[in-house]
Amino acid sequence: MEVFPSSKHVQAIKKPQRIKKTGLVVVRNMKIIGLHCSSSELHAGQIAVIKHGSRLKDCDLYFSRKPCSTCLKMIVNAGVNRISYWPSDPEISLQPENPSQTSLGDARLDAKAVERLKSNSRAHVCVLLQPLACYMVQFVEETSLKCDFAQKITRIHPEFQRSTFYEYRQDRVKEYEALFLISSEEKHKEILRLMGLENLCEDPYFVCLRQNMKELVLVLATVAASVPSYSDFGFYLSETSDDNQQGLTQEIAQHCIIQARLLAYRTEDHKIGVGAVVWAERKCSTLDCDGTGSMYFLGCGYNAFPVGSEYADFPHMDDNQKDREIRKFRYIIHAEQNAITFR
Ligand SMILES: Nc1ccn([C@@H]2O[C@H](COP(=O)(O)OP(=O)(O)OP(=O)(O)O)[C@@H](O)[C@H]2O)c(=O)n1
Repeated sequence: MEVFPSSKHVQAIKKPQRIKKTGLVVVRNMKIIGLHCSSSELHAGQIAVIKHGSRLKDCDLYFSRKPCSTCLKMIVNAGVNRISYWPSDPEISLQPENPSQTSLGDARLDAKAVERLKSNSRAHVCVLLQPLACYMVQFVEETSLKCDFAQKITRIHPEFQRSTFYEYRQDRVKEYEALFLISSEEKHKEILRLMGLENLCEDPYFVCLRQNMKELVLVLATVAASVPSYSDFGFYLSETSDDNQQGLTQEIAQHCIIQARLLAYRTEDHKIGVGAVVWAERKCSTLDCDGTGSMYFLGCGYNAFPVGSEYADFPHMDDNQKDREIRKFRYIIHAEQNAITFR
């Protein structure tokens, strides 16, 4: 969500560099109930408090950066269960590049306050980083090359080959590494120490941490490369005659398809993974103050058997297989059906 395309209106507003754009996923009972991103006016945590209020109680929050003390105190106060964050430069940047002494000093004070809030609150505040399953990178690479969008481009433009895909991926890797990693290992260690993660600064933990972060960035870049901006390939856009409305841009459509493709990896269908994200467009003339502009999130899901079922409770046979009784279609729930019930 951190890379959700900003509207032109927001791009025009010059933001202070020390506050980094931050993405946030709100999860309740294992279901994604909110996808948010900070704006020039509000931080991601503040948007979640405004949007969900007391419904944040017992939710799990996943931040693309460690939240600042203002956001943390509010979300802790709302009674959240767990707050996970990506262990790179936090929301109030601690990067010592061209700092004005005061703002870096403030950022350090804020990091201290965050630590204090973290150790004195009921909510569990922890690092968001799952090492990837073995062969995940290769699996995502193969499935991305075979995805409908990339295949369609290849059919119509045979010059779009593996090598073109890898060029796109390399561009995305560079873009995401600049956002989600800290190039210098020393700077990264310094930031981890300031964030209270000194345990991770020693090897082999530090090397593993950076390796895991790089692999996750690679997976994200691979999925993004499967929906490239190539030739005239794009997505259907509804016309909007109202000048005050942002409308759905190609960038937003592309971003949402990447989200859907990521969700598809959670499928319970052995053969085909499908993801769906439902966003709606606000019809009022004033833009909302969150980072998703005129778009608001309704739900997301992936194809799966009814919630709570165990492996092998239901048949997995497809349409081509003979025995009608043991076909999956009576049991599996489509991605878009699940999206409206947030699964
Ligand atoms: N709009 C759709 C269509 C299909 N699916 C999912 O995609 C998978 C394949 O669907 P379908 O082609 O209808 O199933 P079969 O022909 O039975 O099987 P397969 O295509 O896997 O051979 C199923 O898990 C189904 O829930 C979905 O999530 N949303």
